[in-house]
Amino acid sequence: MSLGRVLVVGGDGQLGVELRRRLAADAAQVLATTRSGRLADGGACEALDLGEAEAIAPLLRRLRPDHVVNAAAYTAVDRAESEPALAQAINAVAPGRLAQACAELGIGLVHFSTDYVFDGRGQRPYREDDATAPLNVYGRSKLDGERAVAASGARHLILRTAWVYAADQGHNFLRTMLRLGGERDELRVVADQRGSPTPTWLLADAVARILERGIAEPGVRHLAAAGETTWHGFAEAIFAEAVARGLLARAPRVLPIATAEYPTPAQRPAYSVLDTRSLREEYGLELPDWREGLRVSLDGTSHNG
Ligand SMILES: NC(=O)C1=CN([C@@H]2O[C@H](COP(=O)(O)OP(=O)(O)OC[C@H]3O[C@@H](n4cnc5c(N)ncnc54)[C@H](OP(=O)(O)O)[C@@H]3O)[C@@H](O)[C@H]2O)C=CC1
Ligand SMILES: Cc1cn([C@H]2C[C@H](O)[C@@H](COP(=O)(O)OP(=O)(O)O[C@H]3O[C@@H](C)C(=O)[C@@H](O)[C@H]3O)O2)c(=O)[nH]c1=O
Repeated sequence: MSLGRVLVVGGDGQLGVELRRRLAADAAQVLATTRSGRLADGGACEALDLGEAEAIAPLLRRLRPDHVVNAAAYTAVDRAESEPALAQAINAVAPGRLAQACAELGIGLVHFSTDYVFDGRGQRPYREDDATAPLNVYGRSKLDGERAVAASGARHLILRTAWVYAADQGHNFLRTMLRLGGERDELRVVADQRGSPTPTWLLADAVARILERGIAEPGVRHLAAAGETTWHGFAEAIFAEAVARGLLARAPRVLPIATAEYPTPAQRPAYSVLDTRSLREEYGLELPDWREGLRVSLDGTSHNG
C-alpha cells in the first residue's frame, strides 16, 4: 500500500535523511524541506526556515501532502541554554504552526519529542502519562512543542525518543566517540545517566509502519530501542563493536565518571528510559535491544527492513 505523498520537514537532519531513505520505498512521493532549499547530496527540495513560522501554512497549502513528518528541531542541548528564544521558536512555536496548518488541511502529522522532558528522578521506565519536568531549555522547548501540537486539533502522533544516532551521518554520540577514540588513548564518560541509545533506522522503520496503519488515536507515544545503558556503557559497546569490525585499530580506555566531573551548561536527566509498550502493542512493533541496534548500525545492513 502506498503511503501517498509524505513531506519530511528537516530533511537533512540525521533522522530526516533516514526518513527520506526509508519512506522512498513505500511512499508515492517523498518531499522534503531544508532551510536552504537544497539537500546536502545536491538534490533540490523546498526551502523552509522554521524561524519564519508564517511561511509554514502557505507551503503546506501549496504542497498538500498526505502526511507530514517533522524531523527538524533545535537539538544543541548545551547551546540552547544561551539561545532560549531560538530553541523556543524552532521547537515550540514552529511545531504549533505546522500542526495548525495540518489540522486546517486534514494532513496527518508525526512529530518527534525527547526523553529530556523528564527530570530523571524516575525509578522505572517512563510512561507517556508520567509527570514531565524538564531540567534544561531544550527539554522545556520540546515540551512546549508537544503541547502546541496536541492543542492544534491535527491528527497527530508525538513520538518521544532518546539518545538518537546514525552511524553514517549527523552529529551524535556514536560518531563523536569514534572520532575521539581515533585521536586519544583515554576518554572520560559519564556513568550515572541511564537511557536507551536509538538508531535512526529504527525510528524510520516505525514511522513507515505508523503511516501504513494510520494514526487512529492522537497523542504522545514513547519510541526507543529496548534495554538501557549509561553513556559510559554505550561508549564501551561502541568501541568493542568498532574494533571487532576493524573500524578502529584499538579501543581507548573509557573511564567511568560522575556527571559532576563532566560539567556542561545544560543539566541532563539521570534516568530517562522510556516505556514503549503502548506504541509496540498499538502498531505491532518489535523494537530491538539497543546493543543489537548498534550492531546493525555499524554493519550498515538491514537498514531498510
Ligand atoms: N538527537 C537526539 O539524540 C534526539 C533527538 N530527538 C528529536 O528527534 C528529532 C530529530 O532529531 P535529529 O535528527 O537528531 O536532529 P538533527 O539536529 O540531526 O537535525 C535537525 C534538523 O533541524 C533543522 N533545523 C534546525 N533549525 C532549523 C530552522 N530554523 N529551520 C529549518 N530547519 C531547521 C536542522 O537544519 P540545519 O542543519 O540547517 O540547522 C537539521 O537538519 C528532533 O525532534 C529531536 O528533538 C529526540 C531525542 C533524542
Ligand atoms: C563527548 C562526551 C560526552 N560526555 C557526556 C556528556 C553528556 O552527559 C553525555 C551525552 O552527551 P551528548 O552531548 O553527546 O548528548 P546530548 O546532547 O545530551 O544528547 C541528547 O540530545 C538531545 C537532542 C536529546 O533529545 C537526548 O535524547 C539526548 O540524545 O555524555 C562524556 O561524559 N564524555 C565525553 O567525552
